[in-house]
Amino acid sequence: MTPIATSNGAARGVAEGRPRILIPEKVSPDGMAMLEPHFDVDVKLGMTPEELISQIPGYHGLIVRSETKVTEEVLLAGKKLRVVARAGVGVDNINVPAATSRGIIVVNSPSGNILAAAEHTIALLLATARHIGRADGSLKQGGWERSKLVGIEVGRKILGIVGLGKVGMNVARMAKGLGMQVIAVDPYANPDMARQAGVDLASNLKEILPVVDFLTIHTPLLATTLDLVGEEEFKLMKKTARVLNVARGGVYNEAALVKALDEGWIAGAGIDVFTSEPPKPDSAAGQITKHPKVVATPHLGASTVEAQENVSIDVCTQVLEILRGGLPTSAVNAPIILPEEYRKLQPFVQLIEKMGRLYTQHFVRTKGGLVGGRNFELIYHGDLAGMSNTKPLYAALVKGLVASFSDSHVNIVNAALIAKEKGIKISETHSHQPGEQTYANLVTLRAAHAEDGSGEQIIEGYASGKRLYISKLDRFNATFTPEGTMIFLHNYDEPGKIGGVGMVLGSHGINIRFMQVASLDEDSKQAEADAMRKGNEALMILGIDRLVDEEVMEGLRRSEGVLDVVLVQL
Ligand SMILES: NC(=O)c1ccc[n+]([C@@H]2O[C@H](COP(=O)([O-])OP(=O)(O)OC[C@H]3O[C@@H](n4cnc5c(N)ncnc54)[C@H](O)[C@@H]3O)[C@@H](O)[C@H]2O)c1
Ligand SMILES: O=C(O)[C@H](O)COP(=O)(O)O
Repeated sequence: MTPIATSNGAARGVAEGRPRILIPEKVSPDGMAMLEPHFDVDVKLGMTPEELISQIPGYHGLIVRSETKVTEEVLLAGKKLRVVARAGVGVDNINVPAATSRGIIVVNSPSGNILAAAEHTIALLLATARHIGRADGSLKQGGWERSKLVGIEVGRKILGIVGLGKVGMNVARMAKGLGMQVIAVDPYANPDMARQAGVDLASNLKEILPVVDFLTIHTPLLATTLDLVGEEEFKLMKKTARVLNVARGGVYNEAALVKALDEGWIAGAGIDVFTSEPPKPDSAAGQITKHPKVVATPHLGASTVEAQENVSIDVCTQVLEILRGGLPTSAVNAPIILPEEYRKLQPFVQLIEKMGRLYTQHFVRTKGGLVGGRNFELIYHGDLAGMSNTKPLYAALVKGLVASFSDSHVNIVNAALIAKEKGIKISETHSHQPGEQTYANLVTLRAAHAEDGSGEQIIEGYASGKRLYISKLDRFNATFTPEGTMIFLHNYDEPGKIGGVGMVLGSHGINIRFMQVASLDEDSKQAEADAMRKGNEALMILGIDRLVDEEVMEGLRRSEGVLDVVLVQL
């Protein structure tokens, strides 16, 4: 990857005249006032994509919100572009990989509009409870429909929150202030922070759907959160329940939401975001905006004077810093390490990021392990133990741990802040055991409950040149390269197991790239023998050529002697 931010950023600064900044959306003037003494700032609203492509070649910086699509075509045309700044949280409207490959740094404001989004969620919660949208509309049409608009109180009602992150946690606190009971689903949340906020953590979505009076989702839009709530989930809810979306269009399946409202599976919805914005009239999103049971707003979650001041000042400060050759505070695509460290540390940065991803996807699924509120220990062996600067390795672990459930963009500048935000505690140990029998440059990742250190989970790995290997996963000794799509099948070590698994996968046309059977480590074998348990456990590790659906996973889980099956993407 082309290093973006260099320590001698000035060399990549802007050679000719005053740099020029283009702002094609409404951004608060407070931040712009910081830029105008140093740069030529042009605000050009309402441009078409073609007009943006024709204008961008003359600019060094571009500041957008969520409406401007910063496509690869725009970035290719931006011959002088050094920075694209998102005055907000979500960067789904920016082709970040294309920016990275062209050495253009992307920054955002991860926290500037969080309170605004939380308050808008509460506004929609109350509006759906008291039919505010229909009441206002009918009055404006000359009506006086008091008997048809009897609402419900929210006090003592149950609010379900999916995603207890920055926005979700603020919504929880506000709802508690309204006298609501709050239950949340977030496998990565920090249990201590939830408990302190009076929020009960549930283990999965289907557990809370039948009991909540209101449901609100505050997750990023990821492959794992797209269509999180569909017809099956809506049918589980109370007919009096209301749903809210101030996160991203698509976390509720929009066609299913229209059907749930039409069929009376739920009573109402408060929706601020849509899969296409503005919604096309004949789309499901368009039907939602017109539905009588919906209170809809045009992506206003961050549209307050205060939030826009916050995000504008935040990103303009970073633009100023970058164009002066400095490093930003909230870079979306800055490298974990700077060029000079690249050669030596890069293999271990990649290895430890993979270990973090493997932990989150494997242990959270099999052991109900949490990320927030756990103590992680990174133990460096061999030559690594002598490294003084291990900040890139710390940042790589934070990035790997959060990558599966958040769109936070971790880099060496913000890693410690994001870890604190997620309640992730990481200690680093340099192991200088004399004569230690270990792979050169071995890394051990231990995770345990923060309170009592119980429930320890271990992953070990090492790098050989540019090749990365995992050498231990939980209680099993294994040597495999952590890459691509993988299945981990925990089973009793009996004859015919391999054939059975091959049959299930083969019958679904899934090609096995490699397979390995990992055995228990010596301590665990002894424990099995002491416990006189039948048959040793084993861990079958398969690399496959593509993602598999739930039907295949269930087929594997139903195989004789299988204890658990996990699908992982690394
Ligand atoms: N409508 C608006 O104007 C507006 C304003 C601000 C933020 N947002 C959006 O709100 C969303 C949340 O923002 P944030 O800053 O709170 O993000 P965040 O990263 O702080 O929190 C997201 C939370 O979701 C959790 N999560 C991820 N996948 C999950 C899953 N499958 N099940 C349960 N929990 C899961 C994560 O663990 C994390 O705690 C983002 O999409 C952001 O773009 C919208
Ligand atoms: O991701 C965000 O910050 C919000 O969706 C706000 O988007 P906006 O800047 O277009 O209001």
